[in-house]
Amino acid sequence: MQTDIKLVDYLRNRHSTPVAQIGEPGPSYSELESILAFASRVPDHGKLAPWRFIVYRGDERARLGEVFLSLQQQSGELEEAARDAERNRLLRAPVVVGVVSTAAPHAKIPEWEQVLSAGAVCLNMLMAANAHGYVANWRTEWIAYDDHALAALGVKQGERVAGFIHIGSSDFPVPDRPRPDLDSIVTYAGEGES
Ligand SMILES: Cc1cc2nc3c(=O)[nH]c(=O)nc-3n(C[C@H](O)[C@H](O)[C@H](O)COP(=O)(O)O)c2cc1C
Repeated sequence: MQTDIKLVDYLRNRHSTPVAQIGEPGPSYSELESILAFASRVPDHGKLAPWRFIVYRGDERARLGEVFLSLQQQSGELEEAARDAERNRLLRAPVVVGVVSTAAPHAKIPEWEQVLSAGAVCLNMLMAANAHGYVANWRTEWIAYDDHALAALGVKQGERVAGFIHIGSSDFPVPDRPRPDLDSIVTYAGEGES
């Protein structure tokens, strides 16, 4: 992905790449460390850093796919395509980063604001991946909501998955999707020049 884009042009056109279009190569270890560092520079009321990252890479992605498959087959044998979908769930990108919200009750900082900060991390990670020349996609899927899958993924009780950020490479020309019309989402309160 091109990285010498003016910020204003990048933001005007920013978009994700469908997971099906993401392939090798993924970021190197040092690039990934940089992406994670950039991603963690988000607004965070109280400086609690109420999120953490779990990086899924290499064979661990295939091992987890077998876990997802066995969990899904507990309620009946799946068709071959569905079996493949479970096995490949984390294999669709070279690297998948779980953004885990560790939001918890706090004397001063509302839990809701801690959760919002985790969402900011996810978007920032998409952009940080782009800044390093990689494409990315933010997914959750059933594994973000199943207690057994979460345990296998290393998510502790009381934590929640804000997203699984899939990072890799692609030349696919992503067609833009409909974007909300500003008139339908903006209310101006009061008069003013801006
Ligand atoms: C919290 C969250 C979870 C998502 N989970 C999924 C998912 O499980 N499956 C899916 O097809 N898209 C999911 N999406 C949508 C994809 O990220 C989609 O690519 C994205 O909305 C594209 O928008 P963009 O091009 O503006 O980045 C999710 C989005 C968010 C914000």
